[in-house]
Order: sequence, then C-alpha cells, then structure tokens
Amino acid sequence: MTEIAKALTVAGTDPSGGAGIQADLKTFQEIGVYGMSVITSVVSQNSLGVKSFVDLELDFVESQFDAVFEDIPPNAVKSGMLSNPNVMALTARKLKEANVANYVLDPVMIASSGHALISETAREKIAKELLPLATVVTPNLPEAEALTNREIKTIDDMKEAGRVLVEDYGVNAALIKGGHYEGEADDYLYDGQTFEKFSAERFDTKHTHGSGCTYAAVITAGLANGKPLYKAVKDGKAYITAAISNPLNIGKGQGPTNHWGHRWSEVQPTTKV
Ligand SMILES: Nc1ncnc2c1ncn2[C@@H]1O[C@H](COP(=O)(O)OP(=O)(O)O)[C@@H](O)[C@H]1O
Ligand SMILES: Cc1ncc(COP(=O)(O)O)c(N)n1
Repeated sequence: MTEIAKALTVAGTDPSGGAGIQADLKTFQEIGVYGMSVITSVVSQNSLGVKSFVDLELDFVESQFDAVFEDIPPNAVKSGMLSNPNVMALTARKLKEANVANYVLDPVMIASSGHALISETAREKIAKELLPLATVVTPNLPEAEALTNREIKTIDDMKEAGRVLVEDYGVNAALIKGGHYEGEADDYLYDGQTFEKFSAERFDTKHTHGSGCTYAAVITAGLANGKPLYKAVKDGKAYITAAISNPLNIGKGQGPTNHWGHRWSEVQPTTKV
C-alpha cells in the first residue's frame, strides 16, 4: 500500500478562514494530501483587513517543528508568514536539519489588504537564508520588487526579477505572480534555464483574499505527491483560477477564494435554496 503524501505549512493564522494556515490546510485537504501546520503568529484578520497579531515565542515555534518532524516527516514544506528574522533563521535551520527536499517559499510581506505582515530586516533574512533552500519562491509583484530592489513595470521586468532571484540569490526557481499586474493574470516561472508562462483570464472580482497562500499550497501538495515543479505549478494555476472565477461571495470586504471552485458544478456547498 502506498503511503499518503504529507505536507507541512509554516505560517500565520486567519480566523476568518481565507488565508494563512487555514487556507493551506483547506487546500491540502481538498487535494488529498495529509496537512500539518506550524503556527508562527496568531493574526486577527478577516476579509476587511488585519486588526492585530501576536508572534509566538521562538521556543514554542521550535517545539512545534520538533513535534512534526519527530513524528510525521512531511514530503514537502511551505512557508508563508514568517513574522520576524528569528523565526526565519529557525525555519532555515529546521529545514536543513530535517533535510527537506521540497520547499515552497511564499515570501509573505504584505496582506492583500495592504497591511505589512513582516519587518524590513526580515526581507534580508529571506534573501540570505531561505531563498537558497527553496525549490521555488512565489512572490507577487510588490514582494518581487522588495526582494530584488528593482521596480517592476513590464513583463520583461517580471522576468528579470525571476532571473535575479535564481542567478543572484540562489533560489532553485522563481514564480513571479502577475495578480497585481494589469491585463491578464499571467505568472512567469524561471528555473535557471527557461521561462514558462502560466496564463489566466483576469476576473473582475474583489474576492482574492488568500489567493497567494492557496496557490503556493497547491504547488506544495503537488511536490509532496512527487510531481515535477512545472506540473505542480500548472495544477496550482488551474486550482487558483477556478477558486477565483467561482467566488463564494462571502465576507464584507475582499472575500476568500473558493476551494471547491475546480469542481464547482459538482459541489455547491454554500448555495442556499
Ligand atoms: N482577478 C484575478 N483573476 C484571475 N487570476 C488572478 C486574479 N488576481 C490574482 N490572480 C492570480 O492569483 C494568483 C495569486 O496572485 P497574486 O495576487 O499576484 O498573489 P498574492 O495573493 O500573493 O498577492 C496568481 O496566479 C494570479 O495570477
Ligand atoms: C497569516 C496570513 N498569511 C498570508 C496572508 C496573505 O494573504 P494573500 O494570499 O491574500 O496574499 C494573510 N493575509 N495572512
């Protein structure tokens, strides 16, 4: 009997269920991968924005890592909101100690509502300690600008940011997401050799809370299942496009994406008669 694939998310929380740990675990579950979590920060937020957050003590974050790794080693790990440089250094150390082969680094810096989620110095830690460990980094445009210290105005700028992240910062591959760009919602993957474009029509919706988390979680689940990176990203793009194009229409602000979007015709759990 083959064993179920296991994936771990290291991130902050969202009590309203749209982003962070909650989005990641929902995604793992929907894909059929066993989901686990290390919580770095408890965030009070919803579709209207971030109210406040409490970063957990470093020792306690470490204890969660140990609880997972000594018992159920994951096939892939994803990190989202790593709230401060110490948590980043700890995550890098734990990934190395556990010899994690598949690591998706979502360099969460700013919530889609515009609130900063990590400090300035933390960006440098991402660049120095985490990028060299990652199978793929998945910045949105503002994150790609912050990480590479470059303005991104054109498609060529997006590609150049991917090239800089791989060639200068030592990440294995970079997926620059075009959600914040104008026109189509196109993302560019650079793996040191070729650029691959993942395209989708841009839907006129405000319900994209957690879209970056969810996309990275699908990629993590794909890697956990043994898929090559290109296929994991392709599946991720299909999942997130369906999750955005079939909105649940809940929340007073920028509502969550729909984890049943990819099988929306088959399951309509929120439709009231
Ligand atoms: N309105 C939209 N229509 C279709 N796809 C979108 C839309 N907004 C974002 N996306 C896609 O959702 C994914 C997450 O994108 P992005 O918004 O750039 O990341 P983040 O949530 O980290 O800010 C990307 O694949 C992006 O192309
Ligand atoms: C704990 C946490 N992590 C990440 C995000 C970013 O969400 P998005 O995927 O919309 O960029 C968030 N709002 N909260």
